[in-house]
Amino acid sequence: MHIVTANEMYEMDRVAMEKGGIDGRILMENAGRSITESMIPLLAKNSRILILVGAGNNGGDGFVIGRTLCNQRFHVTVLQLVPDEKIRGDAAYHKQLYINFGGKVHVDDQGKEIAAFLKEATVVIDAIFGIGIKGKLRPPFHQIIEAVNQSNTVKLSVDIPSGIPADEGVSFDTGVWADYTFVIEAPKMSAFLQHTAKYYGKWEVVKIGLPLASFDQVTARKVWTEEQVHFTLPKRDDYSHKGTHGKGLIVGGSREMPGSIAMTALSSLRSGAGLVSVGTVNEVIPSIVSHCAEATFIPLDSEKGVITGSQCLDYSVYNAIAIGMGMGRSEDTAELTRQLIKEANCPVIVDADGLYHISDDLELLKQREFPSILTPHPGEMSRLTGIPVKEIISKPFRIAEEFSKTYQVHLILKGPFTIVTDPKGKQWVNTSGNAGLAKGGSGDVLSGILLSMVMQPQLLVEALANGCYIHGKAADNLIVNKHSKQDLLATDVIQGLASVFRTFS
Ligand SMILES: NC(=O)C1=CN([C@@H]2O[C@H](COP(=O)(O)OP(=O)(O)OC[C@H]3O[C@@H](n4cnc5c(N)ncnc54)[C@H](OP(=O)(O)O)[C@@H]3O)[C@@H](O)[C@H]2O)[C@@H](O)CC1
Ligand SMILES: Nc1ncnc2c1ncn2[C@@H]1O[C@H](COP(=O)(O)OP(=O)(O)O)[C@@H](O)[C@H]1O
Ligand SMILES: [K+]
Repeated sequence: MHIVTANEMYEMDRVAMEKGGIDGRILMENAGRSITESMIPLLAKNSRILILVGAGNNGGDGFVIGRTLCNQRFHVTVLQLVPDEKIRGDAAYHKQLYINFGGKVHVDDQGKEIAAFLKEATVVIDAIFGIGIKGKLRPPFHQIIEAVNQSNTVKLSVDIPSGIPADEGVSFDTGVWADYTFVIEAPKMSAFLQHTAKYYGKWEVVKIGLPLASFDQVTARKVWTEEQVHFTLPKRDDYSHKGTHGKGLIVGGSREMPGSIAMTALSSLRSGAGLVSVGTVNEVIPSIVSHCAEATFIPLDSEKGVITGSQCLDYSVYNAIAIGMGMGRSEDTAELTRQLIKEANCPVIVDADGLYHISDDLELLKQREFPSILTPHPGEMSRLTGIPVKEIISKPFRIAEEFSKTYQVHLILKGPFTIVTDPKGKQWVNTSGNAGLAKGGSGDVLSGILLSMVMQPQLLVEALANGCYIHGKAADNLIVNKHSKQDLLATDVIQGLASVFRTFS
């Protein structure tokens, strides 16, 4: 499933019309029809349906929905929120069809009657604005949207909740808090931004007949779906031995944070790694062993409970390395981190304090011949880039793309919608996971899963996207069966991995 900006959607529209020869009025008909079909299970025969239409093609979709519902004897009222002369082109054509079929249009371009109409309605179909919204809402739309939000109705949005921009990095006034959104052809970026996603409610994609193959030329952004996990996650070979599944090294830990690296080691083993070695300070080894007896250990030089200096480690025997979890921020530790990144001839995952240590020396990533995988949350991404957290959250796709291309890394920008970006800028968004993961330790578990995944026979981006999916899905299963978002702990997520791997084996 592709993810689009407004311009990419308009480009798809252009391709369909100019190259595919399909008429815009047919696309609008298809949109309205498909949306109606998807909406009907949410409607009752006695629902009092109010369709709010604006000036653009989103409003045009509203007229098609109105005609289709009227034709099926639903009780429909269309309230047009702009003067007649504003309804043009394909929307005007479909308005006329709606009228020809016996539909009535009430015009209220001042927002004076909205309250009365809302009072009579049980369902609102929001076809006020689609992806064409620009700038601040002009009066009376702010007041109209607020009235819709305060009404005691079920709110069904067409394509996008009105008022919400399609793209990242765009400020907005207010938007319809939809219960459901019927997204045309491809979800827009704002469905994956934490400040706008909540306006969508539940959403689903409806197809209107755009040429599917053209999406790949128009956008390099996709959702990583369960179907893709089924398709790409390697099955364990019945005749394999431990070497087949990779030997991973985990470097990190300190006296103050022995738990993180224990979780990384255990989650890596629970995700299928053949062998896991942990390089850490001597004094924390017994506590890690008590959680993870299967790991082997490399005691590293340390001082006051933190890893020190550059030391001789033979990286050549490992298939992948993860560094940084619970490592602390001493300058001595930084030296080891940089040395490892320079010398390791295998994929290296850099997380947590490892990211801190390289934030002033990102150029060294460009010199690596083997893949570098960085796993920042927005705070760590802010330190890596110097961009404020608020801006990172507001336009994560663009910032992640620029960073990955500049430093030639695979970037996993974590959050409610984790984005995996490859060095060419291609992106995949993970949609599993829940707020139970918003707790210390979740990232350490993810690093372990990723370490294991990159050592299994699958493409690197697939390994990373699958790792993020599995991590989130374990948490999703756990809050259904055994835990809640409140009590879920990172260690529970490790236990929950079994339920996910069983589904895919
Ligand atoms: N292939 C597809 O994708 C298909 C897409 N389709 C549908 O088309 C939709 C996109 O249509 P669109 O381009 O006409 O934009 P849309 O949002 O309906 O209208 C914009 C209108 O809003 C107004 N306006 C803007 N900003 C404003 C503000 N701040 N405050 C107040 N008013 C403001 C602006 O008015 P103006 O500034 O021009 O006076 C303009 O008239 C898309 O989401 C989907 O539903 C389907 O029909 C079929 C195929
Ligand atoms: N609200 C949420 N919904 C879904 N996933 C979340 C949410 N909050 C956090 N996560 C996930 O949990 C992990 C947290 O990682 P991180 O912030 O590095 O944690 P820590 O450093 O404390 O271990 C990431 O994989 C992130 O995607
Ligand atoms: K809408």
